[in-house]
Amino acid sequence: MALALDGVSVEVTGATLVRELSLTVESGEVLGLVGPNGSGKSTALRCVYRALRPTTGAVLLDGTDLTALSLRDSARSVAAVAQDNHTELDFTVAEVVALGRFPHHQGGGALSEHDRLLCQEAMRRTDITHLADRGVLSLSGGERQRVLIARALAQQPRVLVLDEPTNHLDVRHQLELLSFVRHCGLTALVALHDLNLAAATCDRLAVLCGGTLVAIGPPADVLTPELVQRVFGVRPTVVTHPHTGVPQLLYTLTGENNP
Ligand SMILES: Nc1ncnc2c1ncn2[C@@H]1O[C@H](COP(=O)(O)OP(=O)(O)OP(=O)(O)O)[C@@H](O)[C@H]1O
Repeated sequence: MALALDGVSVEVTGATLVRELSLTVESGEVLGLVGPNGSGKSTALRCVYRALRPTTGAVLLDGTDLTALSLRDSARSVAAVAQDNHTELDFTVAEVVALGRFPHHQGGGALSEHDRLLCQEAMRRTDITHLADRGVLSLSGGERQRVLIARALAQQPRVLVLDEPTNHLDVRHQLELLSFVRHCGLTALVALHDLNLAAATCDRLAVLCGGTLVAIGPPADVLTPELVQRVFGVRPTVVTHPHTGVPQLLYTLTGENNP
């Protein structure tokens, strides 16, 4: 097992945002975290990349509590792309990607040839090589998102934590990114809103509702009409993708407003 959340709860000013969340992500597995707005996905991920400390419980990497590691050591193992990373600093794309190498250098210093090759490979993987010398502030939302993902890959982590990584991406880049994540051998915990994309690209899905884990398992087992209706408040028809065999959902609204 690579990553485990063991009874993680997060309480803020009397409100419980995540409640006793326990799950494991096996080595090389992609676990999709899905759930309605405000269900606690980002809060759970923030505990994994140490932007937040669980009120109770722990995040374990191969059995070691992450909080026992220095921030630099955990950054060598866990790379994250948070939701809506904003920056005011107009670094070039190549400079932002190179920041991914920082946890591997004691006290900074120039990039080695090995570092440069890793950064180039990360930029190639995310289709941003042609943008290397552009300032990040001049990029489109999708291009900027791909730069942040390249930075995370350049970090050479064992675990990737991605919070809505397909935000701003066009459909080809959405599929390319998640299919790369699926096949790159890294352990990944990925929050996604698009259930069809999640079903197509994740090994298993974990469903959060009101901060509580309500289902976990292979997409076909988890995305039942009953669960989707109960958790997301829409009425789904589940169809099997004719080429890939994965379940895909067609939605209608429930309730009185539904024609
Ligand atoms: N610091 C905070 N203080 C109070 N409430 C907070 C705080 N941070 C988050 N919340 C609340 O916790 C709940 C869970 O938020 P979180 O961002 O984890 O949800 P999410 O599932 O990622 O949502 P979304 O799909 O909208 O991104 C939300 O209701 C949010 O308003």
